[in-house]
Amino acid sequence: MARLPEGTLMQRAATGLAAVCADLLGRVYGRRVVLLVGSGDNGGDALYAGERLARRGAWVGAVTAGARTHEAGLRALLEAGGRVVDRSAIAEADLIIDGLVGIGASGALREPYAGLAEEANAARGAIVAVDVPSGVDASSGRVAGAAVRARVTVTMGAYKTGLLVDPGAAVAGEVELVDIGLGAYLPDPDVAALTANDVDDLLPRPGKESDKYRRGVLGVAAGGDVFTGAAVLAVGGALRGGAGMVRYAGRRAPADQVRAHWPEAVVTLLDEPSVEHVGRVQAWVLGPGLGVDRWAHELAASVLASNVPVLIDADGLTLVAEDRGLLRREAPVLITPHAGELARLLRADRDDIEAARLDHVRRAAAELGVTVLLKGSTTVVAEDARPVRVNTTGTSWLAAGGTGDVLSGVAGALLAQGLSCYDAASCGAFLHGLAGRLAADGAPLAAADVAAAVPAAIRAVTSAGP
Ligand SMILES: NC(=O)C1=CN([C@@H]2O[C@H](COP(=O)(O)OP(=O)(O)OC[C@H]3O[C@@H](n4cnc5c(N)ncnc54)[C@H](O)[C@@H]3O)[C@@H](O)[C@H]2O)[C@@H](O)CC1
Ligand SMILES: Nc1ncnc2c1ncn2[C@@H]1O[C@H](COP(=O)(O)OP(=O)(O)O)[C@@H](O)[C@H]1O
Ligand SMILES: [K+]
Repeated sequence: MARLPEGTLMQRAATGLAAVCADLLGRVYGRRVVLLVGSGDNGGDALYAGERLARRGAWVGAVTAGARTHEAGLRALLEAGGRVVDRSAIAEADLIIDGLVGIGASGALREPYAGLAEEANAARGAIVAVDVPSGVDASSGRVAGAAVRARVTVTMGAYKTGLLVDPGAAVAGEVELVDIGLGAYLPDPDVAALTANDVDDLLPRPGKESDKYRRGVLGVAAGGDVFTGAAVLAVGGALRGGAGMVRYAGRRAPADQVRAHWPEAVVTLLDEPSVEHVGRVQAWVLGPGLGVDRWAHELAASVLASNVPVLIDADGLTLVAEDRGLLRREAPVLITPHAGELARLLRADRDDIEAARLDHVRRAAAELGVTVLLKGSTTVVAEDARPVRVNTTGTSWLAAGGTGDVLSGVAGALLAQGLSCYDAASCGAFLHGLAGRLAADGAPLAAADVAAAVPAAIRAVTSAGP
């Protein structure tokens, strides 16, 4: 790094930033660009990008927000024909470059930064954020107070976690990475995201020697007299997620429904809350729609007494929240809570979890000693000593009853096929999110549509190419 002349990184950042802005403007000459310039190097990036746009004939005005301003950057802008303007220019801009704060920010935006962010949000011009939208904590995605809502975020050197995790991700818009040559100097990340190619590489596929047993048999202990549909959806997700066979075990009402919907599933009607006589499985899904009565508790204990991996969801999570001793077992456990369920497990507040998903998913994995998939607008997967995996697929249309049951079936099927909890959870979330997008295609979906779209999602990752 010492070999680079001072300012090289900033020049590369500014070049990348100006290119994205020019693309967005279409024609640069004669367009009005307003820079929001804070007191640090984030403002410096904005000023040098402004210089480049001014040289191409744009009208560029800088609104300086801090007690000081990046001196060399400001000089360069002025020499290129730019000027310092007051904040009234924001409303008239075709494009606004947000260089208020970047990775050096701490806490909620102070004034006048917060007010400038609000004015930019209310203006008609598109906003391009430098490195991270000001107001978003780059390391976590937390937003405390005002934040810029960007059309595009141009981020320097590496994706910042806060651009992938809500609420930060929701205001980052499209994220463009500018390679400023940091590659070799970046530390090991504590957050990662799977690509379609990663999922393609991890997905088990049947070979010549495969048979239904060797591909992986998944047991599903789900559904009760009240929620029969949860069992149907979990089994549907499992069948589409590639299990060689699905064994369903449960009470009369859900068993009848599962049999009627999925002749492919092998159904065992349970007279007693025990899975001892269900036959061999390589993994279990426990909990969707199961109920929380004594019978359900005993069934959960029986499933968890097995020596195969268990995915616990929904009512299964309520049962283990009341009796955490159930989680003490040798074989792996994957839990798939939404924020409310995790709040019960951690005795924490649901809103706190929504606001700081990374902190809480890490805490849950460490405290409970299991793999945790936290569902919601950004799904995250944590396991002790591994980077948190942030899921990048999905759509808000997935916020619909029963889609979580499908996810447990899909991830359970991957567990049964031999993936670790960490990989089954993150590949399951990726495929489920992609299936959600394909099923919705801009309109409402039903949970069963998501299960039906899982094979198309698998085909899509297979054909994504390296
Ligand atoms: N570190 C690097 O290698 C590179 C950094 N670059 C840019 O430099 C940025 C980081 O620059 P800095 O470290 O100077 O920090 P920033 O420019 O992100 O912010 C620090 C400044 O903002 C003020 N500030 C902090 N929190 C605030 C708040 N809540 N409300 C109002 N003001 C607040 C501080 O007083 C300080 O002056 C990156 O985000 C990126 O844009 C790029 O130029 C490329 C290379
Ligand atoms: N706002 C959202 N944006 C994207 N995905 C969402 C959103 N809200 C929920 N989801 C996803 O939808 C599914 C809902 O699961 P869950 O909460 O268990 O519902 P249910 O119990 O009705 O199946 C999860 O996969 C979750 O990640
Ligand atoms: K910024």
